[in-house]
Amino acid sequence: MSEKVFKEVKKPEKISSYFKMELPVLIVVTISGILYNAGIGVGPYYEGQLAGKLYEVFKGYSTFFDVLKLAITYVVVLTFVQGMRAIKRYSVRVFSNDVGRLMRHTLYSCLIRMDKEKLNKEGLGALMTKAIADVDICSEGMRKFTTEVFDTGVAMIVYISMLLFYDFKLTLIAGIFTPFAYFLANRLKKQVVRANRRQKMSATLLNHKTMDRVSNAITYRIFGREEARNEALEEALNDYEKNSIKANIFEGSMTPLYNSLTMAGTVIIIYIGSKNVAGSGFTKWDIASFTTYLAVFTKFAVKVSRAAKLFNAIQKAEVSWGRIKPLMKEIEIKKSLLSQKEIQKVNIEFENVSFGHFDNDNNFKALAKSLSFSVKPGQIVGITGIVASGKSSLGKIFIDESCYEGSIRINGEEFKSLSSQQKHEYVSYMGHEPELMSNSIYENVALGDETDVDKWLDMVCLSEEVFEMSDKKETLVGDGGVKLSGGQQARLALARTLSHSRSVMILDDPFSAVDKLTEKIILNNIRKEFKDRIILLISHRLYHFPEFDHVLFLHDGKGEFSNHKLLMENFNDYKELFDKQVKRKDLDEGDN
Ligand SMILES: Nc1ncnc2c1ncn2[C@@H]1O[C@H](COP(=O)(O)OP(=O)(O)OP(=O)(O)O)[C@@H](O)[C@H]1O
Repeated sequence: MSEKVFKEVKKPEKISSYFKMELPVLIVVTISGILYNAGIGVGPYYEGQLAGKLYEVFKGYSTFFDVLKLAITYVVVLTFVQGMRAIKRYSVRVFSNDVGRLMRHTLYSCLIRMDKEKLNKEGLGALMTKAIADVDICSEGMRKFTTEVFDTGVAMIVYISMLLFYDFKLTLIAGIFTPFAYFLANRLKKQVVRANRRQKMSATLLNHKTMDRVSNAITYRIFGREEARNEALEEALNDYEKNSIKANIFEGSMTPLYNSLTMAGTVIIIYIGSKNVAGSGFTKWDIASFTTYLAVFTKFAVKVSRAAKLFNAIQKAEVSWGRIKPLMKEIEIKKSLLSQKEIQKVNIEFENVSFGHFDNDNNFKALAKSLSFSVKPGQIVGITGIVASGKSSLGKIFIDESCYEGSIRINGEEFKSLSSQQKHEYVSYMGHEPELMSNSIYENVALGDETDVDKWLDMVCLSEEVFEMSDKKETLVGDGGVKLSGGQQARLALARTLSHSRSVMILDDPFSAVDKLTEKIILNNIRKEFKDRIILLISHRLYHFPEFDHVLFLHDGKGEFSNHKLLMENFNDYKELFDKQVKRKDLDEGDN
């Protein structure tokens, strides 16, 4: 699997930054674009020459061999020009894909670092969906712009120059219809926008009614309201169909209108052009010139209608860019001050700690009291206990989701007094819920950072499964990871935590959806990789607790901090929990 490395965009709030980052590709676009468009006049020129040559063959001035020679030259030149076109098209596509990816990556990095409060208010899902759609429109607008600068802009210059060269006066007269076409299309545009707006509104209404019909189907059936709902749905569908047809007619009429108005110039060209050939027009033409002029004019008329499409795409892109620009600018990307290699070794000291939650009346309710112990770098603490004894709440102290009294110190500094950035520098946390984003496997692990995702997927035994997936690391996992199995979701979340590991790693039931053998392999991998870290491993499963440096057993509002051997000797509840699981394990192995 090749590693994808994202370049960081400097000044992501400027559209020019994305063009700058893609400079090498744009150079290829420019060279191939110029060569293709410079050669664009070749077609009509050779068509004219061929027509002229054929006329000469009939008159007996030229031979069939002369026509063949000309035709072969035409094919060779045309092949080269079309080759340039293919290179240009391919590199423009590469450019827009790269820009789309860069924008998405930057936006994603910004969004996931956004203020929690703001995110909750706006809703990450809605924000992402809107913003990602805008990114697509933007990169598509940039692609069209880059393509059309050459295909329409340069080509039109070439065509106009050729037309003026062949007959200056005729070009001015025949071209009079073009501004008129623009004027009329602009008037029509308002109708198109209005019709599109109406179509979108009825589409939204239809969506709401369909969703309502589907999600409340049972209620409507039970209470005999199905018929009324079906009628309402039918009405919305009819409305949507009517508006869609109108919008399509308006939108579809734009290009033919441009074309037919601009092409009206051909009537004048045929009239004055034949006079030119006869020697009584504005200038003297032969058959070749007449054919070339007519062909160039036809191509010019088609380009004119495409120019309108270009402006539409740019306008749309501008609106989308206006929406995502503040998101790109507003959020300063706070990178961790520490790299993986610089992680500090820390000690943790608990002194007379009670932890728990505040109830509705704002009274502190302790789940366990009087915890005093310390943990050194490189040690693993297995945390277990009876149901609802506070195992998860203990881990959540480190992400400020539960509270404590007493003192918890990391390298002598009181945890409460640390800033959220400092806390983040010290602690990484994996909770019960995988909390996967509706994005690729890669992004779910990297979270906008540069990291060797393969390494972490290997570590959690997920590489092979990802390799089997159709898009490998780019496979989209769906909302909350629905497209993955429970075990895959858990391992992906673990890979993410490990890839952003800190001095203290809190893993809350990371192996609950993983089989025992895989659990063993992953645990060994973690121990090998994170020799100097403190790992607080919260678990119901105690198979590996005998290997851990310490065990914290929570029960009856208390916590026993010891090791497996001593707890087995002194605490019956712990012994019972462990024995039950070991028996279960023996039974399972017997089954195998
Ligand atoms: N945010 C909260 N506010 C108030 N009470 C909470 C909160 N979170 C958890 N609790 C309560 O604290 C108690 C301990 O919950 P916690 O999830 O920490 O236990 P646990 O030992 O991890 O449970 P389990 O064995 O089910 O995994 C429960 O009674 C729970 O209802």
